[in-house]
Amino acid sequence: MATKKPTKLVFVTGNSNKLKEVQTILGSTVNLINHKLDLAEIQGTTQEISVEKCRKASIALNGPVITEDTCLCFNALKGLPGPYIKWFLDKLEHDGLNKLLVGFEDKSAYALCTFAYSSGPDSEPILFEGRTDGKIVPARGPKDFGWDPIFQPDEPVGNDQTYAEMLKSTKNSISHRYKALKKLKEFLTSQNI
Ligand SMILES: O=c1[nH]c(=O)c2ncn([C@@H]3O[C@H](COP(=O)(O)OP(=O)(O)OP(=O)(O)O)[C@@H](O)[C@H]3O)c2[nH]1
Ligand SMILES: [Mg+2]
Repeated sequence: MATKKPTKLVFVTGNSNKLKEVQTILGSTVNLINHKLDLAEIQGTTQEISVEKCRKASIALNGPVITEDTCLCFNALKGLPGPYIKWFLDKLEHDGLNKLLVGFEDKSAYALCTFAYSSGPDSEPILFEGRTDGKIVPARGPKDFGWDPIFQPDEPVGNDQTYAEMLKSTKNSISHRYKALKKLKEFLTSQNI
């Protein structure tokens, strides 16, 4: 019996840490090809930003693509910084992000990952979301990926480590990105892509 060839997927992202995690989570079932493009992102809801990002990527490459958009949402701030976390992190750094919550008892937050798949420039992108709840804490652990040191997820049960302190394999088994990719994978399988 012939075995199915790995699905070829073009992932358009300028973020090498994202790429590494996606490669690890998807493993050998997918032949992931990175196209490094830092796409201009619109303002709006996560869904609007994700659809536009994917549409732009698909037009730029004139073919099927996936893109990903990540939010870090503070509940006390009604979901902000949300999709604007990149710019908040850049200017405020870990300490400043903690300070945003000084006046609030509620330090809860969630990481939200949205993958978008488009089969071509004329197709409407389809979204796949994954969410992991947790809280914002003073930075702990290696500082090699974004806000990982200040986000302590509620999973696995009883967890007391930040994303940065966890084994990569643990993060990749409970993360916002893992959950979104699980849905994307199910979709690709169901469509025979
Ligand atoms: O600690 C982290 N753990 C994560 O799991 C994670 N995923 C994303 N990020 C950061 O959050 C912002 C999202 O912005 P973003 O989705 O627009 O990404 P980006 O612009 O870097 O890449 P892309 O848009 O080209 O794909 C950027 O600052 C990313 O570095 C993370 N930080
Ligand atoms: Mg971006």
